[in-house]
Amino acid sequence: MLTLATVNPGEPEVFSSLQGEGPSMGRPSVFVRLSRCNLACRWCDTAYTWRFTGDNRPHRDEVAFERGENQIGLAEADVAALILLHEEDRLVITGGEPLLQGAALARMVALLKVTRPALHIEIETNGTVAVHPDLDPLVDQFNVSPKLAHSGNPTELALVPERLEAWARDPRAWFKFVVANASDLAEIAALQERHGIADDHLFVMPEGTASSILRERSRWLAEEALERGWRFTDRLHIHLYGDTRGT
Ligand SMILES: Nc1nc2[nH]cc(C(=O)O)c2c(=O)[nH]1
Ligand code: SF4
Ligand SMILES: [Mg+2]
Repeated sequence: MLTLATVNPGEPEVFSSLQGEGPSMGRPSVFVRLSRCNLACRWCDTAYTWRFTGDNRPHRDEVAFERGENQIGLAEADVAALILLHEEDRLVITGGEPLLQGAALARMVALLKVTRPALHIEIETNGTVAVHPDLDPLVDQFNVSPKLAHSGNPTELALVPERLEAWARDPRAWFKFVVANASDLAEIAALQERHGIADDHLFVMPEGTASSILRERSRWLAEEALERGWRFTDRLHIHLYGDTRGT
């Protein structure tokens, strides 16, 4: 069983779109969004995957979501079948934090590979959860997005040193840091130094769910990236579709 997010009540969030962020930005992909997260970022743009009624952890929108309307449990074979209705040769598994469901994900991806052995598997993760051993060999790419102090999470939950070191050594992993303020940059530089993250595998991305905010932050963030030898990624899907589910 996998717990997915929904686009509308009862409708699992499986969709085709251009990958909007990171090293694969612009690539046509099929996406599946899993529900649940082990963190609680103040600016999370998918709070409907975790901030259910009764969860009072701080969020800038202060919204709470009905679990029954925003989650759906499906058998691995049913999720695989939904994904196979889409023709893209790349799958992006996102959330929430998808690695919380590693064992079930491994079974689902194994089913996909029977029909489409060449399907490229990309996972978006907050970088705190070890990859289930059955899932690990099936994954081509990890987009790892460690959460900085401005996310509001306790550091000991958000930054797990042995996990960060493992990602830094894994050539399949690309770091993608969400940046809201110039003060975030020193924190990123310290993490890069401590864990040995290669410049080529380090992306900075503006925080924002509106085109205007992304543009404003991109102006200074792109300059900083250039100066520091880091990579920059925009959030293409926000410019194209706004902050909407299933895009
Ligand atoms: N088009 C598109 N690209 C994305 N890349 C990462 C996403 C995410 O929500 O994790 C995402 C998303 O939601 N949509
Ligand atoms: S780790 Fe990602 S899904 Fe989880 S709360 Fe933070 S931004 Fe949202
Ligand atoms: Mg997103």
